[in-house]
Amino acid sequence: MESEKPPILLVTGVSGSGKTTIGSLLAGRLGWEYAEADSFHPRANIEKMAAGHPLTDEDRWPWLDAIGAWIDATGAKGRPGVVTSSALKRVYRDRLRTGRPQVRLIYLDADRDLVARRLTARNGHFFPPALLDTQFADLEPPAADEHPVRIPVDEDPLAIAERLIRAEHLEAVEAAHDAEVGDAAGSYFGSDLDDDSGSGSDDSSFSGSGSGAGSDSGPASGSGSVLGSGSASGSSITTSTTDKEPTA
Ligand SMILES: Nc1ncnc2c1ncn2[C@@H]1O[C@H](COP(=O)(O)OP(=O)(O)OP(=O)(O)O)[C@@H](O)[C@H]1O
Ligand SMILES: O=C(O)[C@H](O)[C@@H](O)[C@H](O)[C@H](O)CO
Repeated sequence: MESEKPPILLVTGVSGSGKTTIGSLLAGRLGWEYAEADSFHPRANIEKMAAGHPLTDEDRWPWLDAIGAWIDATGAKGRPGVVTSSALKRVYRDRLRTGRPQVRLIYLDADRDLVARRLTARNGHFFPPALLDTQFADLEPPAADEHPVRIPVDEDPLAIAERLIRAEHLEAVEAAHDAEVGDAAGSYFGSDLDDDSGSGSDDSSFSGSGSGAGSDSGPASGSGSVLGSGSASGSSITTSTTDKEPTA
């Protein structure tokens, strides 16, 4: 049997949802490999966005394939990793995930007005806040069968990262347990991570097995895992990449 590749967390969401902030916190804290979506864009894409034009599907395919190549290279090294990508549409996520069952989808669920404020306050980034509405126009929030971990972004980044890390640890503990007791059905990830309900329903997982292209889709809300507000764990994260939250 082919050995299972270490996990890759794919952190998605519209521009300004906090992918870089959360993704880098996660990777730093976990000690995993990290790559930032924008570093894979061809120069022409960056220039196009900086000039105020949204990308098209055609612009995005090579970028997505470069991210896919990073995922493959990281897996080939036997390393776990975190990579960001807006991955706004289902077909983009399928492109990244098909044949890569180790990829777990994190969806930063961002309110438009909150993100607009954050983008306006953000300095030194090529992406113009005026393009935000084009991001929401393209956005297809992950469907239930993509097994997203959906997390709202209205909390402090440290709390969000902590919540995700705690979920990751739960998964690792469960995987180790399953390996010990020989539970083949357990897959690498399968625990209920829904802090809100605490119900233990089994539709929630960090990624779940069988994710990928070709299945039915449906609305994301209420599906997959939702890491809502509640008790953040007590362990400390000392890194901070946070800007002050802009006020309305
Ligand atoms: N949870 C949060 N609370 C407050 N501010 C945040 C939070 N997450 C991100 N920010 C701030 O919002 C801005 C956008 O965040 P970030 O650059 O991480 O988003 P992004 O999704 O990576 O954007 P892009 O796709 O354009 O690169 C930054 O100034 C960041 O410091
Ligand atoms: O698919 C896209 O439209 C792009 O990837 C954008 O999301 C930007 O790269 C990013 O948000 C700016 O950093």
